[in-house]
Amino acid sequence: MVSDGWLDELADSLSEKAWIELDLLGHLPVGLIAALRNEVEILDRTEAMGRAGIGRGADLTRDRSVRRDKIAWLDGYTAAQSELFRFFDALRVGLNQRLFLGLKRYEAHYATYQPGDFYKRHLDSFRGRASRVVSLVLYLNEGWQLQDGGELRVFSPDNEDQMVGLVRPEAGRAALFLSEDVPHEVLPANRTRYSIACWFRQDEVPLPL
Ligand SMILES: O=C(O)CCC(=O)C(=O)O
Ligand SMILES: [Fe+2]
Repeated sequence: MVSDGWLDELADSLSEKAWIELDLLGHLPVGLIAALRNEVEILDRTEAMGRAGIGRGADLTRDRSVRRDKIAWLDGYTAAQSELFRFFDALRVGLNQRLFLGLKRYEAHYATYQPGDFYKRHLDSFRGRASRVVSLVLYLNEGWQLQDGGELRVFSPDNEDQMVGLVRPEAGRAALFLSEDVPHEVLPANRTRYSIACWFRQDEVPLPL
């Protein structure tokens, strides 16, 4: 599942270009993506998802001109989430061994973007905070077509106007990148778009972003 050779590849890409697009289907238990999509569809239907904010605590703003998705945090209690958390931990330990990042923990949420929703260009962490260090976004959408839009647009760490990648949010695909370095944005989708965003953190105690 999470082999040493694969972890070597991820670590190399992160240190060379700060991001990588991945296919996780062969690295996750069979059926896990479908189980997670089932969960988020239920959460979405039962209105359990809340408006996403930007920042934390007193700094939290819900600016609809910046991001429009809805989120629900994962707690790892369901069978599917606990399998996913095992995978996240293998990744955390594997990246620590190779890149000495000292990643202590992770946090993850489901996100749903309704047609027209977007998330403007941003970084996931402010430089030097050592809070969110590595970001992983995992997509849950079967049969995502070109005309469905909703791509993750990735920009160069050295020039935020230079696009370096466009990731289609198809089930099992993922983007892994350095949270403080890689600007990215979510383009408006034409159908409901489900994902899980996970952040590996260096701090043990939650601090503001
Ligand atoms: O869903 C995506 O493709 C990226 C989401 C994102 O950038 C975020 O939640 O910070
Ligand atoms: Fe982001």
